[in-house]
Amino acid sequence: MYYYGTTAVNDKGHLEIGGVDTIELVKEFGTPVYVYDVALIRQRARSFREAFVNNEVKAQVSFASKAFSTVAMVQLAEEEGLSLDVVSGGELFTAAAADFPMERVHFHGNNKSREELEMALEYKIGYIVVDNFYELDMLEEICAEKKQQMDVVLRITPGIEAHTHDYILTGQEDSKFGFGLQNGQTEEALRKVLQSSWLVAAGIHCHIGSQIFETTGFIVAVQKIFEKMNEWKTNFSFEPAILNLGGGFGIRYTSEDDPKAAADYVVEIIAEVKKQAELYALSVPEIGIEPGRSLVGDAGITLYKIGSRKEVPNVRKYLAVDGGMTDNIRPALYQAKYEAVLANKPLEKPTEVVSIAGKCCESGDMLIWDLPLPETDEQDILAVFCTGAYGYSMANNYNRIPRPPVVFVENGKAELVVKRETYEDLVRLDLSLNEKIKAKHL
Ligand SMILES: Cc1ncc(COP(=O)(O)O)c(C=O)c1O
Ligand SMILES: N[C@@H](CCCC[NH3+])C(=O)O
Repeated sequence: MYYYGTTAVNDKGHLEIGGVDTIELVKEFGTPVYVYDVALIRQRARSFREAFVNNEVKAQVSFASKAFSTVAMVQLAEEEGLSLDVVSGGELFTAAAADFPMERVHFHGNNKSREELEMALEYKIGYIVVDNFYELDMLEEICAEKKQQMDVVLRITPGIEAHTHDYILTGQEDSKFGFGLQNGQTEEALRKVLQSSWLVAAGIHCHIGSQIFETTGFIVAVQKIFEKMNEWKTNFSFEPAILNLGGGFGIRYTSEDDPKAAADYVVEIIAEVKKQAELYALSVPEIGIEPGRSLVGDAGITLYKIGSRKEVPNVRKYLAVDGGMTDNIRPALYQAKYEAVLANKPLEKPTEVVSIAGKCCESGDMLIWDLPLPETDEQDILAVFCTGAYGYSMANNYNRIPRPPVVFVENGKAELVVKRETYEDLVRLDLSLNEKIKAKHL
């Protein structure tokens, strides 16, 4: 078993996290339940921020809230001095609901609506990461209507496609996001912003992918951007004050993954930015990064109750849990792999290999293939590690399954931060509700 953050085995032989016995958590909050190791999130946030402080560069470390957007997490990000990346009106509203300082909010998205842009202006957020010409024109129009200026960062695609465990230089920019850096779109967008009375050209943004282990992709992106920055200085007398390099730093899901320490990626990126700035005699911009997964991914575990068992003789043993693709769609969507143990006996020797199935009416609803486990019975609780990023945030109600609650644990204390969804919550928006049910349950 790999010990993430504060996970440990206590004197009862149970898995504990944040100093709290996971079996006690199950008694109190039921299953499935997402549990977050707050100390580990804080540690990650601090190490990212320290990397910039130690290297004496101005920076903003933004939590990419898409990885886990809840009021409690946004408040934790604020406590740790992070900025916030949002990609929808819903995430922006969550930031507002958490009282997050709006000047540290950055708004992303490839199809922001007029209403969402108006909301961003109303909240006076830090900057909008403009993704395309449609948005640029609409934002210009709205700012003119409201007679309000807005800082704009242009999202560019540098011509690098990064993949899990790998990166490839494509040279072409086939992505739904951003302005092409190589095909003249970025210059055209930049010209528009520089001519605008309402939009203020604050910087450049690029995000090369997610769950990346190599720094090479980031380094090449920095080099390509600086090459262009040099041209922009000559052609437009423009030097971006902000260079946001997005997120994407990989984490360990299973023993197959071997990431660097989160902050080590940053140290290499900073070094390259400084090197390029010197090479072209440009100023070192404020560097932005937007870690999502690497801030919260390995801080989360999901606890499930073991249920039915099915054996296909000489083929496979299926063990079903009381959740699945509704609370963790990543295995079904990306063939993502996870490790897990029995929370009530994590150190017991495995005696069989089982495949963990979810409870949805879908053959693809599998959480883990071929997991070595000890003999299980009904009382057993399965703890799946590393579910902190894109688990809760991608949870859904397929088969009308309510979403699990979220519990934060720290220093021996557990706090329920998101309630379990109920059946009533699920039908509340249905307008043709049976009056009897309404009277009885809602
Ligand atoms: C623009 C942008 N920033 C940040 C992130 C966060 O990525 P990750 O969770 O891989 O750090 C993403 C998602 O990949 C993104 O699209
Ligand atoms: N949701 C994805 C990552 C998407 C990143 C967002 N740009 C995941 O679970 O890995």
